[in-house]
Amino acid sequence: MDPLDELLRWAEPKGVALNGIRPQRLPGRGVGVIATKALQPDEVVLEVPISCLRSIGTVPHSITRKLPKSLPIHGLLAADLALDSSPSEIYAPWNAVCPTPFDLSSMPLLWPSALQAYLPGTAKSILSKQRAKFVRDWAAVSAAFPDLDEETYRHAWLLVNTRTFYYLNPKLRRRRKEDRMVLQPVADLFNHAETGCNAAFSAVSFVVRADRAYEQGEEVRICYGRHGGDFLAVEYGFVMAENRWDEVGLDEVVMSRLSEKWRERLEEVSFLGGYVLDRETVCHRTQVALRALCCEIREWKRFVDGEDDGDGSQAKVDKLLVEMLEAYRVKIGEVVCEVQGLKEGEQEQRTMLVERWRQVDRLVEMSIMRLRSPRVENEAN
Ligand SMILES: C[S@@+](CC[C@H](N)C(=O)[O-])C[C@H]1O[C@@H](n2cnc3c(N)ncnc32)[C@H](O)[C@@H]1O
Repeated sequence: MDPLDELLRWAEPKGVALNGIRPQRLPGRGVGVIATKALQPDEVVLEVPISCLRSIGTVPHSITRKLPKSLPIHGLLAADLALDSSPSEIYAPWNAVCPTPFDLSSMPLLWPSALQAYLPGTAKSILSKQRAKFVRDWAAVSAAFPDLDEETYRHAWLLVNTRTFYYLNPKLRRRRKEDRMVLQPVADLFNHAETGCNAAFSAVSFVVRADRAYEQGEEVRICYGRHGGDFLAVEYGFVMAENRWDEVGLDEVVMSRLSEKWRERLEEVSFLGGYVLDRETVCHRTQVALRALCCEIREWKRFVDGEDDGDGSQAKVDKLLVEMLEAYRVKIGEVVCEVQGLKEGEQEQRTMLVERWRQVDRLVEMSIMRLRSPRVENEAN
């Protein structure tokens, strides 16, 4: 029997109820969920009872008693999956449809370091935090279970990373925010979209409702959050062709232009780093840093203190930013060429990296066009 059918057969007596949807393998997206009939807006398409959740409460005592209480739920659930100490019939049909190590090879944590080095700056910093968390969890788990190998644990850890849902009940309220994570069967098969179905926990179950009408055969997705492309790439291992929440980190563009003195000043006023542009705006932090580069210090200070709205300096700030972004586009072009010439890693990993840089480039290009357009109007006047 198809493992997906077995999963549904296993889940049904547990109260998992599907209405007008079914999981299906989709090219380039692993397993996803498709509509098996026309769906109406707000129609309930999936219900998963709370009793099906895999949470801190379902990790066997034989595992929890050996691990430090400080170990986050992420590390604990990963230990549970990796050690697989539950009787095989409990979770076997669920485990059978989980991504294999090959499926997870798109996760940058698994890429060779030579390829990781080519990630955009924001993605690199997300990856470095993720790696630190993994190293911390693995240190605790390997000390308690010396026979467990790192690869198996890393695979389980990444499954947890890409498949958990935020869940809060009175018991979990006492725990840290990052510990309110649960795994749930079938619901973990929904892929991500920039807007998707409404998904929420009630007192008794997790309920997914259609956010709009769906035609039979259409993929039904949920939104994992308003995540930019670097976050999706590192935390979930994929890039999306269109993403209205995408943003580009500008730290590598701006920081290299700042003198030591200006870095200190910006640090003092808590404006050093974290520079971002999205589809519509260049963030205020960037506006502050750019004024450090092209305004008199008194003018900069007035802007920082909110005494000057910045209108008077906006034209020169925009001009400088356009020049910096154009230089960045040249660098992006070089990075893409270098990645295409690399031998390290898998072809799919290199393709994903190139695709991410092309998205960054498109966003930067859009910003240049937007920044230029008011000046063209002004010149015409
Ligand atoms: C919660 S799981 C969804 C089910 C998953 N596709 C599977 O095969 O089990 C999250 C993973 O699905 C994949 N995914 C989710 N949304 C995607 C999308 N829009 N495009 C490509 N892959 C996606 C990514 O590999 C992600 O880590």
